Amino acid sequence: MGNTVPLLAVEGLTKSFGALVAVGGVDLSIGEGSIHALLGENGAGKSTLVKMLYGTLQPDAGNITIRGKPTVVTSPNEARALGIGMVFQHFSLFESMSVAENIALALDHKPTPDEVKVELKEFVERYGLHVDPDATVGDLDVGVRQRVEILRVLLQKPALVILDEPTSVLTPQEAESLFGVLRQLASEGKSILYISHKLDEVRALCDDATVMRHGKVVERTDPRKESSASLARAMVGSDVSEVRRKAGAVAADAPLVFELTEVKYDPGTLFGMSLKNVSMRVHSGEILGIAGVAGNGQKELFDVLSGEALVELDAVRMDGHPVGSLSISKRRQRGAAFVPEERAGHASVPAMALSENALITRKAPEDGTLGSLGVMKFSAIHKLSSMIRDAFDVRSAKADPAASTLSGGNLQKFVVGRELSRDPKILVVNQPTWGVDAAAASFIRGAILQLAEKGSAIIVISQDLDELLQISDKISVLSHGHLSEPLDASKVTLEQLGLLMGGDPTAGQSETTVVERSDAA
Ligand SMILES: Nc1ncnc2c1ncn2[C@@H]1O[C@H](COP(=O)(O)OP(=O)(O)OP(=O)(O)O)[C@@H](O)[C@H]1O
Repeated sequence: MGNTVPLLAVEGLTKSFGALVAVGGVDLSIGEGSIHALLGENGAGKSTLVKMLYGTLQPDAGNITIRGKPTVVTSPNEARALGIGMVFQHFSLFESMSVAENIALALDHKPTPDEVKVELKEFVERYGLHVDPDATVGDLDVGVRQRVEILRVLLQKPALVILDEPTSVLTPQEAESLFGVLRQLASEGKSILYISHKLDEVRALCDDATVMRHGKVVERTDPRKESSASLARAMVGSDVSEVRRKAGAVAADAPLVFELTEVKYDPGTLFGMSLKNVSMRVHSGEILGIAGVAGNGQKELFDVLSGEALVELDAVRMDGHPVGSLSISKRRQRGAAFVPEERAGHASVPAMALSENALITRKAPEDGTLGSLGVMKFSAIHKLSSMIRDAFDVRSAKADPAASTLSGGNLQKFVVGRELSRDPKILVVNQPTWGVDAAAASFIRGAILQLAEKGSAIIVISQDLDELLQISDKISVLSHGHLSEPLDASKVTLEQLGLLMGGDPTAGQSETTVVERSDAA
């Protein structure tokens, strides 16, 4: 800003994968000290574009100049040497190593972990992004891991920081503190390229925006002068509707489908969060939202609900049957479906084709539709996969691509579609719209509501309070491994939820909000 030569300028940048032009002739320029948003629907080409800026992909055509100097970014090492740092959408940390060890590995001047701790301490104090340098990354919740990823890049002291959806796993407070850091960096003359689907955030944070659709730039605008609806329209090409659960949608006599009774679970890891006497009841047709700050037991709760962590047989009941010590497969056979928060690696096998990924959460069905006697019917499996892709508008270059080649949002749509297409009696979903664009998020939320209307019992764990307020009947808050009483989602306020998230057990306990209900067991 104020400087006529932009820090980064890109002209005619192009990249194709086979017949698909993922990025086609894109121009972009980012001024010094600017926070520039890169917007676009899932699959618009944002990640492909920034991968070319960071040297992990080579363009087929086009030029990149840094401070007016033509540059070829051949590798991430070179990008870092040029002053470009990148925080990726997917985690790239070594789980068995400590925070300090992970950061030491990423720094080109190769400090020891102890030296990193000193650098980190200064940085954390200056910018206020707190992490424990001695914590083992594998024990950290995704929100904290994301903070480590961000700190790892910021410690490289780049001139341009590229962030690919950095706040999708952060709480509002964590996101706010990140914005403080980014604003401070911008005021020091650093530039930020910020990819996000959260349009409110973009309007509050960014001073410039480039909007992409189908690999091309369709608009350059000042987001501070736009509304979220106008930005969404520019991204998607049409208006985006908002879904909302009707109050009182659950019948008073709806049968109890899923029940957790006083579950105590210690994950047995140093930095995991124990669940303390967690109880919940979910009825047919009911959506229970679980709110909470990352690291308060969400992962452990999902593991207990899904059977990835086993507890006493009687502590978890599905349709009245005890399942607490039954495996995830046995629970699936009883009609449950699960969507974990990490779509690449946990919910899907990145190297496998979508058709194979469609199969992995289905036992070769007893009805023989996908095969029998150990023989798989590939034509039927492909049909199932394309049915999921059509129903959830999953976009990709090839007919049956590897999961790893899908954009993040498209893979999320596929994973959610795969589980919903089983018409489960019980659905447990952790962060359903993480990294998903406004139109796709609205679609996924609508599909969850439709599933509830068909009578499924649904548990949605999400850090997005607006999302929970939109689709839940009841909301409980997880704080330090304790789950609050369920609150009526049509009456609870953001303030009450915020206090509960901060660990105040009395918040929200007014007679109007607590959902009282007695069920015959
Ligand atoms: N390695 C690859 N091989 C084949 N196709 C790819 C590959 N990487 C990306 N694509 C395709 O290129 C298109 C653009 O993907 P990209 O990841 O850049 O989108 P995006 O705008 O970042 O989307 P999202 O918001 O979902 O992350 C998509 O259709 C995607 O399937």
